[in-house]
Amino acid sequence: MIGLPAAITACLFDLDGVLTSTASVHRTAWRRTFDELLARRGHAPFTDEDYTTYLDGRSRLDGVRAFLASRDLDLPEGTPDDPTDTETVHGIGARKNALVLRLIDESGVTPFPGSVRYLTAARAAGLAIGVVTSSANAAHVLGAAGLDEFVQARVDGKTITREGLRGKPAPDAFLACAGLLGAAPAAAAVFEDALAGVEAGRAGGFGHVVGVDRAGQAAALAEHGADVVVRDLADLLEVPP
Ligand SMILES: O=P(O)(O)OC[C@H]1O[C@@H](O)[C@H](O)[C@@H](O)[C@@H]1O
Repeated sequence: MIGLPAAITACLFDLDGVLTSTASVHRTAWRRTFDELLARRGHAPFTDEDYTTYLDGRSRLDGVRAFLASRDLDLPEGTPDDPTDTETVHGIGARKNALVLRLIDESGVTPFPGSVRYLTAARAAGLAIGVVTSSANAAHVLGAAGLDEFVQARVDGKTITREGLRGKPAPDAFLACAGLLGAAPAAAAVFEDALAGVEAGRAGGFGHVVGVDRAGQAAALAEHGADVVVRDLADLLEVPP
């Protein structure tokens, strides 16, 4: 009925790319931010593979650091107050975030219809529902998508910073959310579209890891830790019990 093993009592959903179509907003904002910097320094442009490998699923600053290191670019850390035109890790993060907020403001946030169907079915089946995301904009995105009513616990980029948790691919955020829902890892399912996210699901010993393939990377999701890969959450509703 819900396409999960019988032992599962809680569902832990990533947000961008799993519940809402905002992964493409993040990718666009990262591309624009880095392409300006790369052009100024004579480097080749940002690629989709850069997004998948260094940015997708990771917290904003972890992503900036990982991408800069991949291009041998050594920029100062800066501070959280750095303005958007500062060439520091924090300044780049601030610039990208201003762009994300503007893009969300202009286009709104669309939940995937299949994800809304799945959330409705999971709630009707009595499963606990949590959202686990590296994004510090999760409250804004969930509200704009109209998904608040489904979410019983949320661990997001702000929680991760405040509580000093390790970001994905470490399992800390998923473990914290399972704890908030009163579920042991073995009784919780992780739903992720990012390689760093399915890795976190595997590392945390969760009962089931669902890879959501929105970008033609089904094989990589399975290699990095997904027990099953679907193109849309509604596909799970067709799985025989
Ligand atoms: O900059 P934010 O909104 O805090 O988001 C951080 C990261 O959140 C993740 O959910 C996205 O996959 C990344 O692309 C994004 O960079």
